[in-house]
Amino acid sequence: MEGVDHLAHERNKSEFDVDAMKIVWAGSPHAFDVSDRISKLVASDPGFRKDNRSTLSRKELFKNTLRKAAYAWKTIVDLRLSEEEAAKLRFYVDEPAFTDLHWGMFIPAIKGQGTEEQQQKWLPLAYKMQIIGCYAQTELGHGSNVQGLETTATFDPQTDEFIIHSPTLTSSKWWPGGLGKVATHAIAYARLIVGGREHGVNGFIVQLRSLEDHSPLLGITVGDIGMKFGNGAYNTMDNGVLRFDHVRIPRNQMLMRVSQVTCEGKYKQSDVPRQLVYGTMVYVRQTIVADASCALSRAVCIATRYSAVRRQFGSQNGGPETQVIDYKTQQSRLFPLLASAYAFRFIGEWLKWLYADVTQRLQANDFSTLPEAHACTAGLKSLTTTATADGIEECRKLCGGHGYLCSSGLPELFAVYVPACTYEGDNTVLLLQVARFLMKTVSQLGSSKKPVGTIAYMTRVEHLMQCRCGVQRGFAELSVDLVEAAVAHCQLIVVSKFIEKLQQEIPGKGVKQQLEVLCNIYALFLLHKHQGDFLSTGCITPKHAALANDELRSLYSQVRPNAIALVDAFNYTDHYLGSILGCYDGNVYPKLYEAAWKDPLNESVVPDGYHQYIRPLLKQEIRTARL
Ligand SMILES: CC(C)(COP(=O)(O)OP(=O)(O)OC[C@H]1O[C@@H](n2cnc3c(N)ncnc32)[C@H](O)[C@@H]1OP(=O)(O)O)[C@@H](O)C(=O)NCCC(=O)NCCSC(=O)/C=C/CC(=O)O
Ligand SMILES: Cc1cc2nc3c(=O)[nH]c(=O)nc-3n(C[C@H](O)[C@H](O)[C@H](O)COP(=O)(O)OP(=O)(O)OC[C@H]3O[C@@H](n4cnc5c(N)ncnc54)[C@H](O)[C@@H]3O)c2cc1C
Repeated sequence: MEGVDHLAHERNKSEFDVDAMKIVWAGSPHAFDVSDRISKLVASDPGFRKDNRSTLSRKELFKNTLRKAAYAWKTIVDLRLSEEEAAKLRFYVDEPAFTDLHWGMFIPAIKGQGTEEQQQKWLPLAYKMQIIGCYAQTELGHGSNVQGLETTATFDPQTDEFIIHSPTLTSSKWWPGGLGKVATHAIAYARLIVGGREHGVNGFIVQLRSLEDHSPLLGITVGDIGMKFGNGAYNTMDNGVLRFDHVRIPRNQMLMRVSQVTCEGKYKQSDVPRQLVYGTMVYVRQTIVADASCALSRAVCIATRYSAVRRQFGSQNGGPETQVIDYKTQQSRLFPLLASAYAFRFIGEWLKWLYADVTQRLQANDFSTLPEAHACTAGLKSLTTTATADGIEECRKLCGGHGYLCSSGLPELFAVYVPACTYEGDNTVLLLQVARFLMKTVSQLGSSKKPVGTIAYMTRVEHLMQCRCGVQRGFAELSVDLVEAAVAHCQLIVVSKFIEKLQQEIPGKGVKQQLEVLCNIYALFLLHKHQGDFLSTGCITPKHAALANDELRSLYSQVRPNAIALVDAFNYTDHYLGSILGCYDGNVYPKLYEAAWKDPLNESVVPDGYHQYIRPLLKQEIRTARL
């Protein structure tokens, strides 16, 4: 029945202050207030409905996304929302769109790689959305290998311009979000050529379309690259293809914080690391870690609530069947994911601090923590997105057959999320960057340069000193093992930062105790999963392994009565969850049944095609003809 909380009995079991946990999850009372207010604003506005997406064609879907993006912008302007509130509104609208790349990459690239003068010129236009930008780095032939990009930017001293050109088919820009049909400008990454000499890849602001009629400018060929994984999903985004045919731009449209070209055609490299050209990717990778905790917590919220609603087998004397959340196998699959959602939330908070710290240091030309920031953002982006993509799929399986319905919200969540394992850096390629950082640290052991921060522990692994000779076998040869070491390094960071979080003041009855249970589940689940490595390296004994497994089972029992309250603490509206299985009141079956009849296929009792194909079949007309 509507209005009845079918999960009330679960909520009454909670042993902690859920409202206090909501503040912990949000990060602060202020953050909770903004999040709660904006999520309810979006949920209550029919202009942001999303329950019809799976029935729209690609063109209808895309036009609807444009409508929503424009409506969101009007809402932001009309309500005079702050930057923080506007970002939250775009988050709860929950639809991949060109605005993601405009706000999430185009603007950060100008802020991170533009000079003061360039920022003063371009940021006001971008903030008012008088231009719409995209981040055009990847090409048909190169994505991971940025130094392999082929687009050229040749300086013409006669006209004080750069000539941007796509010399080969594989140099076509390919994938940039927002590029296909909407962006008026791009930050295009190209090989800088001055006086016949190459100076590596740099970013250039290039106008693509007329601000009058949106037609592509002279020398610009641009379009969408076509349908992607899943029906609705990421197809709300116009990932595009772009070719330049000797397009001329003013010299002052090369982003010149890292390198400069003078009007006389002199190339100058600032006294900052060349890798700052990659700074936007570092920024986005740290946001992706926070996004992972959001995506995983959505899936876990759905699977946990449904696991408490679903009953299967176990009826005694005609009594109710067993809630599937009470099966130990269901708990052993679900609760580590619940713990991971919280773990990724806190590592995301720490990474945001690390990024802010390195940004502040860079402003003072202190580059000392840049390598660690690169390794942490790359490694944690890889770790959390892999675990989240796998976790969303596991949550679908935890919901049995109904998890495969679009109305469960899980197929769409999976389809939209999985490219996170690839964009902003293929996850293996990024782990190899971490491995390179770890091996460089090993090579410096014993020198005066002591490892600090997230690699401080390596001073305690003296035996690595001897294995330096092993490196002679070559990084490539050892890369599989090194990637595993990189994952372990990142897991250690996640566990240690979760433990550090617990050492902070955490208000609310029972809140810290619940987080301690989740931290122990996260850590012991990893130890159980990788116990082969721990045993073979002598880090633990078989007895330790057995104790860990026993403790894990005990922890599952401790979290069980609090499971629903722990996912309520995410404070997601039914609108944002977009899932009948995960609805707050747990009134699943009537909603599933009602939703089925809304499918367009049920608009007619007799389906289109019956008279053309089925009736002849049934009437033996086709069978007789064949015989
Ligand atoms: C794989 C990369 C990093 C290789 O870059 P390369 O220039 O070839 O560097 P090396 O591997 O030779 O390393 C040299 C040196 O530089 C350090 N380093 C590398 N990257 C960074 C960095 N970002 N910050 C700081 N330092 C960095 C590295 O550690 C070495 O240091 P040493 O001390 O050991 O010498 C590069 O090609 C790369 O990043 N590839 C991935 C491309 C990528 O992520 N593309 C994303 C495109 S945008 C996108 O996908 C958008 C998606 C939409 C959305 O997000 O919604
Ligand atoms: C949905 C989506 C949105 C995107 N949006 C943008 C955007 O807005 N702007 C933009 O510029 N780009 C964008 N991209 C492109 C994205 O950044 C690249 O696809 C990504 O960086 C991976 O590069 P790649 O495609 O070249 O993969 P590849 O490097 O070709 O990967 C293929 C395989 O090769 C392996 N591999 C590659 N190099 C090595 C190595 N050295 N050692 C071992 N294995 C290796 C990889 O691990 C992988 O298994 C987007 C991509 C997607 C899917």
